[in-house]
Amino acid sequence: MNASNTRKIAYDIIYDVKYNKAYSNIAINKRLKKSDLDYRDRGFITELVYGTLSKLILLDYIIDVNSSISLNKISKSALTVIELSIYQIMFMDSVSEFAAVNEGVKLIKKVDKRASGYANALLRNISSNKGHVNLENIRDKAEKLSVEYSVSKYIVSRFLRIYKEEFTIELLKKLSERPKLTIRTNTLKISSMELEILLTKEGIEVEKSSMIEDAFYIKNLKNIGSNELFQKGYFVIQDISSMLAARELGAEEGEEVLDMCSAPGGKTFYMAQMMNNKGKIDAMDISEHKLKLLSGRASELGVEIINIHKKDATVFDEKMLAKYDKILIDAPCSGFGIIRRKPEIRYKEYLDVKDLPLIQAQIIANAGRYLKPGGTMVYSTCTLEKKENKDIIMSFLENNKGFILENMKELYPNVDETDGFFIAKIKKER
Ligand SMILES: C[S@@+](CC[C@H](N)C(=O)[O-])C[C@H]1O[C@@H](n2cnc3c(N)ncnc32)[C@H](O)[C@@H]1O
Repeated sequence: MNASNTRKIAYDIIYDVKYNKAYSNIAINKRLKKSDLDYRDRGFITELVYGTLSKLILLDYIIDVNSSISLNKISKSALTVIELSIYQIMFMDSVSEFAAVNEGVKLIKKVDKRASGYANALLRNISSNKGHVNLENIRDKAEKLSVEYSVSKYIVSRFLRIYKEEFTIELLKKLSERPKLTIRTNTLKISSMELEILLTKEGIEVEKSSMIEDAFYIKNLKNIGSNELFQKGYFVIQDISSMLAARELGAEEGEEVLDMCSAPGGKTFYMAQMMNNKGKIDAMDISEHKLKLLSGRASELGVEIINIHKKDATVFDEKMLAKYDKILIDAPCSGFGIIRRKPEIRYKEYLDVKDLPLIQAQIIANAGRYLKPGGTMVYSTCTLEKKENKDIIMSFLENNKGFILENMKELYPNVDETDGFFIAKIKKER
């Protein structure tokens, strides 16, 4: 496909995420599925979309200091093209500055002709100093880090309240890097040794994880969805932190397990695997669409012990009282620990996350009642927000007697080489 068309596809996706509240991963998959692009074009579009969306605050700061007109006077479409063009100038070695500017100007002519003269001058100006900016002029600590790492000032301020400045910077740095691709063998279908041999035969680099048996870090796997071993259900893609959360529950053969926020099913599948496909897992979620994904993948993986329930976990159900041996609450959360996977999370503000603790508290309170005496539950999130983690657990224990906190830990990308994650294990007394 020619260069202008790939950039137009990237533009459409970025525009949709920025202004129509599309999710980046879903928008990319949908768009790339429809077209007959080769793997190089797919790679280019994916990098351009994720890269630009991950640097919006920095890119807008650069535009602001170089522009003759204020940012809010630039049309949404022109701004999006300028952002993706500066991203190429500054961060994509594979693209010449000449091509970044010229293709940018061509694209602006398509989406907002009137802005093309202005954009041309601005992009040439920025290209001549390679987008260099002096952030030292920003006096406020949180503001400076927010621009440097393109994370909302709200999130940076939350981190600075909890962690020291040095730790916050290490964390923000790591949250801006591309995560390693981690997979887990589906031992219901194949052994890890056999899978390693098959992957290696395909030229995929495989490195065993020291933290989880059956987990591998892999490199050189292009277009995962069309990989035959993946389609046959021999492995799943999952970060080590998620595996640790599912493993912490320790689900065993024959048990009755509840997964309260289960979709799209990564942890449900791991639990079914640990249970050797024997016992029962009630997989609940509020999202019908995500439960469909769970159901489809469960059959590919050969998982047979899941019953799916579209249900709101905040609403108490009498029929489930004291029914379960083990319960996983992988709660909906702000996602500050997985910023590097979903760039739109970088820009979350207080209003986007303020209601979450109440929802989380309602779900864990119900879980406590659904657990059998002597049963165990695990509460996990992919955020590093204390209000959604430790505070939820402490308040649950205060309001519910007869529960013991057995373990509580936070995982950090800059320390543990995983996503940012929180895991707490609670036992109900007999
Ligand atoms: C962190 S994700 C779960 C990921 C899943 N456990 C996995 O490993 O693949 C949180 C899930 O909570 C679901 N959710 C949000 N609010 C809910 C509610 N009130 N009741 C049940 N599920 C809810 C979302 O649809 C989302 O799928």
